[in-house]
Amino acid sequence: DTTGDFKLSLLSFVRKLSESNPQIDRDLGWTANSDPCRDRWRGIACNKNLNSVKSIVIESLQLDGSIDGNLLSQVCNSSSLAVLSIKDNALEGGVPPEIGACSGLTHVYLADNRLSGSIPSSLPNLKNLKRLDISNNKFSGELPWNMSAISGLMTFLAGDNNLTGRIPNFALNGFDKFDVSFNQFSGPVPQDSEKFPISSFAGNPGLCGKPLEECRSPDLLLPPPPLPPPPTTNPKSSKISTKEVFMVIGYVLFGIVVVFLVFIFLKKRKKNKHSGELSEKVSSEISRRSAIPSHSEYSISSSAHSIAGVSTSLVVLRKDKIRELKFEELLRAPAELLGKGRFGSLYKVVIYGCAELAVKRIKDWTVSGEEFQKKIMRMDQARHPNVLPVTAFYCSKQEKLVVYEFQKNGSLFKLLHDNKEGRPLSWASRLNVAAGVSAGLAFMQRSLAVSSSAAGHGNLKSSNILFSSSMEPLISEYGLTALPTHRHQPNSDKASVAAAGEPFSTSADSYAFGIILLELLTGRPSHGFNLAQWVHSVVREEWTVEVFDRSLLGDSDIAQESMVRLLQVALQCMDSSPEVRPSMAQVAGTIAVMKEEERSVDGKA
Ligand SMILES: Nc1ncnc2c1ncn2[C@@H]1O[C@H](COP(=O)(O)OP(=O)(O)OP(=O)(O)O)[C@@H](O)[C@H]1O
Repeated sequence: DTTGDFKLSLLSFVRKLSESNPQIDRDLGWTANSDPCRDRWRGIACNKNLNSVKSIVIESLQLDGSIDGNLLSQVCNSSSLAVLSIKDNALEGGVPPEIGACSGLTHVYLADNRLSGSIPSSLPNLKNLKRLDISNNKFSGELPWNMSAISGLMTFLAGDNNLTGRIPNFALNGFDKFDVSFNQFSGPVPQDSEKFPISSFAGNPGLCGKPLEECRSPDLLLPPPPLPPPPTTNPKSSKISTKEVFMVIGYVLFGIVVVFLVFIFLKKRKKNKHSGELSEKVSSEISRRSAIPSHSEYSISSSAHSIAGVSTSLVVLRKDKIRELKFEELLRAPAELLGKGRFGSLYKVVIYGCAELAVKRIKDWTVSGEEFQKKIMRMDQARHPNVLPVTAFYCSKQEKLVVYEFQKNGSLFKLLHDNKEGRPLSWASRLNVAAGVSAGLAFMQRSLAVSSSAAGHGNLKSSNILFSSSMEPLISEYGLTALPTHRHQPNSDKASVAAAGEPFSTSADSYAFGIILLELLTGRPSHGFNLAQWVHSVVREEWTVEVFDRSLLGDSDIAQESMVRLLQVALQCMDSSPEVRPSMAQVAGTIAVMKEEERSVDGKA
């Protein structure tokens, strides 16, 4: 039924999903006087007879409302809804228990939202469910234990949440996709888990069993060990019966056979180890200890990559920082989620109880493993004191991780815009940041231009400028997003994206650097506030001094002169024609001279 009440329920359902845009229904072309099926409402698919809605797919629309349980059950009751996809929005709140009434659902995609609370216990009522993706949300609590009773389930993706407790005993041999990584699950993984890569379970320090390490704690072993006969005070039972004697003999003989078989197996394996190829070594190594050997043993480009689709190495580029670190150790170390950006999630990971790392888990990168490795290696060859080097990286078909050293002093964004206790940055420090960042960018662009057409940073912004222990600026994540295959634009500020031009070009870096200069000069964030437009309008009115951060205005006349000069540089960097923008080499030269002049004036003073 696509008429009357159903239509109203559908319209109200989508309006509830979109809190800040009450006109979402109209934007989608959903109107009360048209028909969802015959008039082909955007995101709606119907059955052949065009009298019942089969699927609702409203993805990536920045919907920021919530899922209304009543409306959802009304929609389900008068349709044959099989597919519900509302992924990649900004939805909040929980999954309502009423979802259990939508018994026709086969595909449910809720990933990449801000949904929270626990998964309702009614979810296992969806007996027809085949694919469920709830990853990258804020779900917490335990999964309903009887989720494993959904017999046709083939995909369960729940990575990047805060789910706890044991993983239900899913029959994984029937699954083609399974991921519970980066939650707080504990206890043994379900049977047949080894068919999935370690990365499907990573980031859950309490999980054990293949493909992770064996479960050590006796209460985690499955099945439980047989109980000894209960102690009894009956004197008769202290006598051993003939039946019991036979049982003991049976156990002993069984034990001898097992030991003999293990001996034969080990001998055979030893022989293979000497004569086998690298691939055999790796696969036996994987199955033997489920551990991930280091780069020196097996590199990504070796056959290790093709075995069971798992790359077996964490490539450590800076051995002075984390010698001999294994991928498995990294996965098992305590991790704290620092942020979820457009290009992936960032975790702070503590290894060996002391070394702090920042691990970027790259989202949705379609680049091949080889290309990824080449790119990182190329970056690594161009080292500059103002560019944070990659400490290590890991790459498999399913997972791409880039590891940096964690910088305790935080980012430029934090220092400028979220600096609650500290003093505001002085003009000299701001000029030092401008000089360091421009020098680092100029160097990287020059070094990479030889081998790549995309030599720019690709995602330059104040949260990607970090401070070293000596408060020197460090450009982070250089080139991580700068690949021609990447689908997204690098900057989240749409106005800037449009203005900056070709995303991974060096002229886009010039534009982004201009924004950073404006942040340094005005003390205002660019996010959610069109900084460039505001500065332009103030400068046009010749109130130039008005744009500067008030905390800088007490500085000397010389400092104020150099602020005005830096403002001019910023505006040139942001010229609407990319070809007119100065190169980073020119900008770095100008700022270095300014810094030198200030230093000599300070020296004289
Ligand atoms: N190596 C590091 N050490 C310390 N803090 C870091 C490090 N790398 C990033 N951060 C900080 O962690 C937070 C989250 O980083 P993340 O990269 O997820 O955010 P983002 O820059 O907004 O996203 P994206 O780079 O994907 O656009 C940011 O505040 C960033 O400044």
